[in-house]
Amino acid sequence: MSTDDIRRPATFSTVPVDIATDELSDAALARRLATDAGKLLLRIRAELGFAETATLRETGDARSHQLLARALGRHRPDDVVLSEEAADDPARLGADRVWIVDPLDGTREFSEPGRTDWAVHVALWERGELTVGVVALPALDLALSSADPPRERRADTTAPRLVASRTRSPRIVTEAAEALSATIVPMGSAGAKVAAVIRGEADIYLHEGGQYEWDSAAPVAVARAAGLHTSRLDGSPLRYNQPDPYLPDLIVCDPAYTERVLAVTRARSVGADGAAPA
Ligand SMILES: Nc1ncnc2c1ncn2[C@@H]1O[C@H](COP(=O)(O)O)[C@@H](OP(=O)(O)O)[C@H]1O
Ligand SMILES: [Mg+2]
Repeated sequence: MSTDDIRRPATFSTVPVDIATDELSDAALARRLATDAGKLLLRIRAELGFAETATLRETGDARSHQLLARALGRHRPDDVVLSEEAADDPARLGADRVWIVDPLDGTREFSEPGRTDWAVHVALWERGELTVGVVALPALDLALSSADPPRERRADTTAPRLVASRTRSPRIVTEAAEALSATIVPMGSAGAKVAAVIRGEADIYLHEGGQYEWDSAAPVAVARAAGLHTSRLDGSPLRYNQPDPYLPDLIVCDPAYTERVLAVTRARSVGADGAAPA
């Protein structure tokens, strides 16, 4: 059965676990699952509509998680899954392979008509490193993969475009925009924002004040493969499959901006809540 065969109006009860994916590489499997979860989310959006926001968000989060978790359980039964939508499995800390997934990143934007800034994230962490990442942007019919990253960035570095949360833009964003003479581009979803930098629609993504590993693992894997700079605001590496999956801040930028961005973000100490130093 194909994952495209799951058109079950209203109930969405069938989960596509019978796809012939056992022979696929990890990267191909990640792309397939992120794409299929995205198609499911598009159907849920179309069939439920936008009147009941909470129901739409909950259904999207839950059904996308169910699709990913069941498919990974079936096709990679020895691996552990860390998902925003499931209890943390302590087995991941002793595992060699952990899939880090955000079944619906940008849940808020998913529930607003016409918005395309929401994503499905599927990443694989192996023995200390992210080795695979796929960010699907279902409403744009796109899936960006670490196996085949786009490299469409622009060379002009005089007027950077700084993409940031449209609903929780942290203080560092206004500080950096001022220091770098950057234009702020508000957007939902960490995956959509990183995708905008990867695709050359923005130059810098900054965040602080709260995020979890699933918000950035797949986007960062693709960004690294595309040759972008990725780090914490203090310049230290972003590390995944940590005991506490809270990973509150990050920089993803074109390497042309790395020095200038780090000069701003390192200039002050940053609290986990994004507060400026006392
Ligand atoms: N201060 C914060 N604390 C926890 N999570 C945050 C956060 N700011 C952003 N995020 C998460 O990061 C993702 C992108 O957020 P934003 O669109 O505001 O940039 C969202 O993921 P989810 O949609 O998967 O929950 C959001 O919940
Ligand atoms: Mg998220």
